[in-house]
Amino acid sequence: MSAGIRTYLELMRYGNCFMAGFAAVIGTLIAFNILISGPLSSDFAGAFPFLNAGLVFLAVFLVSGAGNAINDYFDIRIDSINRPERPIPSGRVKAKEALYFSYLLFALGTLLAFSINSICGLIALFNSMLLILYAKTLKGTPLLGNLSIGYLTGSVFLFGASVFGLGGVKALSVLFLLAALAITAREIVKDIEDMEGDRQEGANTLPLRIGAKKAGYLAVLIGLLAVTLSPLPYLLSILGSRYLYLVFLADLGFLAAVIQLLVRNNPTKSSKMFKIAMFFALIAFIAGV
Ligand SMILES: CC(C)=CCC/C(C)=C/CC/C(C)=C/CC/C(C)=C/COC[C@H](O)COP(=O)(O)O
Ligand SMILES: CC(C)=CCC/C(C)=C/CC/C(C)=C/CC/C(C)=C/COP(=O)(O)OP(=O)(O)O
Ligand SMILES: [Mg+2]
Repeated sequence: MSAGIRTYLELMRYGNCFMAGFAAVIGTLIAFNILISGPLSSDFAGAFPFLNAGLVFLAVFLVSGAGNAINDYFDIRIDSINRPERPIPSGRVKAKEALYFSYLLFALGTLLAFSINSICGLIALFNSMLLILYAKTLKGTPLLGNLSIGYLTGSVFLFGASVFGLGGVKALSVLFLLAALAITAREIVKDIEDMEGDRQEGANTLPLRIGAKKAGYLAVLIGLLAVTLSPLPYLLSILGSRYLYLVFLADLGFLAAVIQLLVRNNPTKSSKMFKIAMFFALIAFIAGV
C-alpha cells in the first residue's frame, strides 16, 4: 500500500461507515427491545448480544467502506471533474490498489457477517454484490441507482436486527422503509448537484433523463412521503414518545432540505440538509428505544 492509512480511511469515507455501523447497532438494539418487551415479543429471552453487536458494527463499517472504495474506482473520470480532490483522482491512491482494497474489505466484512449467523451473512453477501453492481453499472441507470443506495442504506437496520433472525428483520421493516425513502430522495438531489460532470461523462442519471425540475419534484415527493410516515414507529409501538419529539426535529430538517431545493434552487445545501436531518432521525431512533 503506497498511500497512508489516513488516505485509505478517506477512500472508505469512514464518517459514512461509522454512521452506517452505528445505525446497524441501533437496529440490533431496537430489535432486542421489541423481541423482549414490545408488541412483537416472542419467546426470545436473554441478555443483549454485545459481541454480535460489535460484529454487526464491524461488518457494516467494512462493507460500506468497500462500497465507497469501489465506487470511487469506477468513478475516476466523473470524479476528476466533480470531485478532483478525492484520493484516486488526486493521485494519492493508485486505482488498482483501491480496487484490491475494496475486495479485501468486502471479503472481511462478509466473513464477519457469516460468523454471526447465515441471515446476516446472506444480507452482507447480497449487499456486497449490489454495491459492486451499482459502482459498475446501476449508478448510470436513472432512478434504479438511487433506489439501490436507498435499499442498501436502509438495510443496515435490517442487518443489525437479523442478529435475532427473521423475527428481527420483520420488526425493523418500518425503520428500513423510512431510511430507504430518505436516502433515495437525497441520492436524486445529489445527482441534480452532479449534472455537469455526469453530462460530460455521458452518465444517464434521472435529472439528465427527465430534467432537474422534474427530478427535484420526485425527490421532494419521496422525501415528504418519508416525513409523512415518520410517526409510524411510534404509532406501531416500535419506539416510544421520545422518538416522536425528536423525529419532529428531523422532519423540520427534511422540510428545510425541500425548501433549499425547490425555493432556493440549491441542491448542494439541500443534500447537506438531508444528511443533517438523517443524523437527527438516527438520534430519534436511539432516544425512542
Ligand atoms: C423520515 C425518517 C425518520 C428517516 C430516517 C432517516 C435515517 C435514519 C436514515 C439512516 C441513514 C444512514 C443509516 C446513514 C448512514 C450513512 C450512509 C452510508 C449514508 C448513505 O450515503 C451514501 C451517499 O452516497 C454518501 O454520499 P456523501 O454523504 O456525499 O459522501
Ligand atoms: C448492511 C451491510 C452489510 C452493508 C450496507 C452498506 C451500506 C450502508 C451501503 C450504502 C451506503 C454506501 C456506503 C454506498 C457506497 C456507494 C456510494 C458512495 C454511492 C454513492 O456514490 P455516487 O453516486 O458516486 O455519489 P458520490 O460518489 O458523489 O458520493
Ligand atoms: Mg461516486
